[in-house]
Amino acid sequence: MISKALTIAGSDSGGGAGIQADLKTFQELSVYGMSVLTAVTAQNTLGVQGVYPVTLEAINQQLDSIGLDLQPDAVKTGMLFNSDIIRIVADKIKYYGWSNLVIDPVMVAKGGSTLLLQVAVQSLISHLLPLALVTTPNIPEAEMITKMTISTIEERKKAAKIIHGMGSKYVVLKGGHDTSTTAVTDLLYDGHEYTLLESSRIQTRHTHGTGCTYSAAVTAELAKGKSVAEAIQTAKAFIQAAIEDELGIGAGHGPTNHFAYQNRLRGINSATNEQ
Ligand SMILES: Nc1ncnc2c1ncn2[C@@H]1O[C@H](COP(=O)(O)OP(=O)(O)O)[C@@H](O)[C@H]1O
Ligand SMILES: Cc1ncc(COP(=O)(O)OP(=O)(O)O)c(N)n1
Repeated sequence: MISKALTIAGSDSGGGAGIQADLKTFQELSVYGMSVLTAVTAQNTLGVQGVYPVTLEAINQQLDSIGLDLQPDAVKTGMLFNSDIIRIVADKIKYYGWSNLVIDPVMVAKGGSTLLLQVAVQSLISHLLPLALVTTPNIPEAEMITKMTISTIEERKKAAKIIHGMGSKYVVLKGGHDTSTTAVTDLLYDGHEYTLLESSRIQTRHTHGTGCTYSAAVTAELAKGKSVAEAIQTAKAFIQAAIEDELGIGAGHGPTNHFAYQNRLRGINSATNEQ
């Protein structure tokens, strides 16, 4: 039987982040994708032009439609925008007993637009983090959650430990925003050990949706029954390929290439789309 994954997130009209990035990633990793839309954004590679939260009634109904029929093997959350949405999502996750929950604590888009109201950060901590199997903050998100400044690896370790203490069984503190080195280092904490996951930093402006794509890949692999360590390893390879084989579309920060990982496995050249 096919594995099924659910994303609870916002729509990116430009297709590089949010629900669109998640569903593309699920599909590429051979997982059946489902979605609950929390907000509609008017967005492209130049930035976010508009944010429209979906009504609480519509969010509730979408969650029930999934819960009453299509049990997901893994679930991820992305843009949740406000405290009311967070509370509804957390309640339904508990009600339906959904496990393998990946929380991407999306707060601000790369261009600076707000995707989670600041007053809602505490709701995320109180209601969602205790349910998480894996939480995947970037550095600014980890700073918002822990209220600390993070510059060194030691500070990252401290922040990951605090987020673990908030209830998330595994924490991946992503290193994309630390541009001080030629490597990109993500830090994994499982409550016992810290593991550094290092890759070469790709010099490109086309990194729109990296966090969504990465956390969706983790979710897809968990849905297939992979361990957290295996899921994180595959997700890192998926995002590395997606950034490396850039599509180069749009006048601003373009999307990553969701075809790239599978293209490589199939021996297809991402530039020409030929074998
Ligand atoms: N320039 C880059 N080169 C290689 N990997 C990157 C680059 N930027 C981000 N990544 C990877 O993409 C994933 C998302 O990272 P990050 O940019 O920190 O998150 P977000 O998109 O949520 O801000 C991480 O696994 C990170 O290591
Ligand atoms: C609808 C929507 N959800 C999430 C994001 C943030 O995506 P992320 O992967 O963190 O990448 P950037 O937008 O920061 O490049 C988004 N922009 N829109």
